[in-house]
Amino acid sequence: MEKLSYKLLELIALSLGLPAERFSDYFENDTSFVRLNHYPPCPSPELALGVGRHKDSGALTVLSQDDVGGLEVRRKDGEWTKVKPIPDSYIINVGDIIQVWSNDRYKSIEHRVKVNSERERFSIPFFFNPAHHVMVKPMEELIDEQSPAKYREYNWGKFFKTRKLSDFKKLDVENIQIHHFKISN
Ligand SMILES: O=C(O)CCC(=O)C(=O)O
Ligand SMILES: [Fe+2]
Repeated sequence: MEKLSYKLLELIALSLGLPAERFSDYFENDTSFVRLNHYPPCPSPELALGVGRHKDSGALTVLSQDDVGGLEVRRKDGEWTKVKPIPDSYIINVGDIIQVWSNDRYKSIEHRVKVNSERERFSIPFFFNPAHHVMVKPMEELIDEQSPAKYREYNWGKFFKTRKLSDFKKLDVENIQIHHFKISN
């Protein structure tokens, strides 16, 4: 999954007109991790969500899932749409960091997981994240007078920690989001 993530990162860099290795240095001492998700069957799936709506905060997510399904992504028009499991394939999410690096040319998509009334579900996401100290900001090469930077820079480690605090402890604070760093021109 890590190898695949590096490859995808190279392709994303090339697609933005940047050198393939442009993002590589940010991943020295990376903070990537794997999560093992188990969603037990739920008798009232309409009353509970497996994972509430959110965007992945890192660079990329490589997700392996079984054939049960339940993952949904939010389309531009606001409708939730199911992501059908395809055997022997990964689902790739672009995370918030790629959105900022690309100055909004790539978008991090909102998603959630619905539970199933009969079957348990397993999923294994690999979160590909840069080093703790990395300051995230739009790539200088993508910025000029016509397309100015859309985000102020922020520290990845601090962002991630703040996200976790508001995510899991349900503190009475809004979840930190990249739009908090948006520059209004
Ligand atoms: O279980 C899934 O399909 C996705 C889980 C997820 O979105 C996450 O852990 O960030
Ligand atoms: Fe996610």
